[in-house]
Amino acid sequence: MLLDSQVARATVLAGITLVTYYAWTYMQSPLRRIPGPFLAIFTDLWRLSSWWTGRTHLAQIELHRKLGRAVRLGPNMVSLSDPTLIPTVYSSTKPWLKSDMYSSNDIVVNGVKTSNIFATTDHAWHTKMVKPIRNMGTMTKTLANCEGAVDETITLLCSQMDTLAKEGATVRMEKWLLYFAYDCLHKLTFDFHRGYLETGDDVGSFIKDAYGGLVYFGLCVSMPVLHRLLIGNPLLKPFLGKPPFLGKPPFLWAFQQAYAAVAARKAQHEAAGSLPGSSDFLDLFLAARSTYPDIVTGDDVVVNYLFLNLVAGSDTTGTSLAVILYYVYRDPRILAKLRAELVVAGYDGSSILTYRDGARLPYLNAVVQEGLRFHPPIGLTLERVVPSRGWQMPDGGPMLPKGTKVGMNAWVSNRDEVVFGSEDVDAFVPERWTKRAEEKEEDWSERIAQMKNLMLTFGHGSRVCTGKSIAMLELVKVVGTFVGRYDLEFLTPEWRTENIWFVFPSGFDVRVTPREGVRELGSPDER
Ligand code: HEM
Repeated sequence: MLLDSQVARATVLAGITLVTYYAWTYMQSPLRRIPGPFLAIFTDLWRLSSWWTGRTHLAQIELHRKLGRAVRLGPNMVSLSDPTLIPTVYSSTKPWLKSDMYSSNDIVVNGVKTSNIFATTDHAWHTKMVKPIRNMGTMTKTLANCEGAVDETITLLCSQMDTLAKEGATVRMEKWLLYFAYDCLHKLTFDFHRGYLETGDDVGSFIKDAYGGLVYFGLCVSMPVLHRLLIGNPLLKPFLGKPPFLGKPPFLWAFQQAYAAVAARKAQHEAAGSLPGSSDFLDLFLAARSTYPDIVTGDDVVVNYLFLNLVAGSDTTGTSLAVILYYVYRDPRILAKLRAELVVAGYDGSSILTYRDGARLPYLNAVVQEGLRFHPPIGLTLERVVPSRGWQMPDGGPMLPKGTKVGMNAWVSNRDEVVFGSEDVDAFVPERWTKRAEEKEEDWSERIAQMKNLMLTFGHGSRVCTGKSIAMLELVKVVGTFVGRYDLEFLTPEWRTENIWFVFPSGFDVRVTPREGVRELGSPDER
């Protein structure tokens, strides 16, 4: 009896303490004037539960439309929707640091935490380490066979499409495009295809492992404390990577692949008495040991660069390819217009479209940009931390103190009507990127430059995507070539999407038919 009453008293006391704590936190918070879901005032549980549904991107669009340009998504986290604030929050010159949400992307190898260029919250370290790879686009100019590697991978994709067409098979397009993106980046990075396209399978289940890592990352992005309790927990360090306790640490597969590739390439150079050249990214990164000896101090740094090529560039590009092709083929008007442009340019689908030719076609580039705007691969907020000077929010909003997390979700900011035009922002409309009848050339250029600058799909500022030009090369070439070569018959009414960090589509099931008169790639008549 005595025990019962003591337990009851302790429970009531704990309840009162909790309520007082949360009420006090709420009253004191400078964020209290910012509207948001009730749960977000006190915890990250709203974000977690929203992530769990796989529809966070859509929920955030809805919230912003209902509540305004600033929405509180957590006790110390504000989501913004106004793209004109991108240059402030994601500044190049006065960068706001990445928040702790990224730390779950740090890898634990043999119990040791290893950060990387994408995840680090250390500005000085990032500035130094990114220097050798900052202009991967410019580096690709030294990669004499860069477009050649993409072409070889497109040839493999088309050869599989031709076979599947002859068999009349159901083609899961989103899977094949993912295989393309993984194989292509592998070829660019290591100078060989891993075999995804050749086997039509997830060789070594790396894509599955990558997915597992992304689920963990998305979970911890939504509630960063979870990482401190799980893989980031020092008490669990000795057990990490030792199944069955926690299984493989996320992204370990990429580190292992990168280490093995560096060792093999070095042995190859040693046996041949050669020096790293510029045949692929691995060689370029190894060569950077001489160009940047104070930065690329050892194999660990090379592995770090390779790691990012493996985890950052394939799911993203594969998803964008699927998005663009899906929406182009879903709309006969867009498909016909794009084909007409290709025909006028003299392209008939019997060869692989060169980047030089593709980059000059306004409608092809419009469909690519629209795909990137309409369905960005990353579907969660890119968080930054308000710097020590604090930040006065615009439109009479509160002054946010140092340490507040602020960010934007590209799904939200890419749908801003003021920046992205009066055409329906919730629809796939490539025409928003083309010249309007009454528009002057210079006004069009300015409008496009503004939209590109304020589109968050590749990030912005000092942490912008370093692989953007490679991705654009792949997107323009594959979309142009595919549309020139194939007809698709849809076998499902609509596809589904699931947002775990990337917004992956599924159900892009089609039957593929080569268009009339189009020759097989590599046939003697090929242009
Ligand atoms: C459609 C394709 C792609 C999209 C949409 C995309 C998107 C992004 C975004 C949004 C960021 C910044 C994230 C943030 O601020 O937290 C980023 C960073 C990065 N991406 Fe990409 N990416 C793509 C392709 C690639 C490719 C092909 C590569 C490599 C070959 C790559 C390598 C990287 C790296 C290394 C970073 C970190 C940059 C830094 O922090 O300095 N990405 N990407």
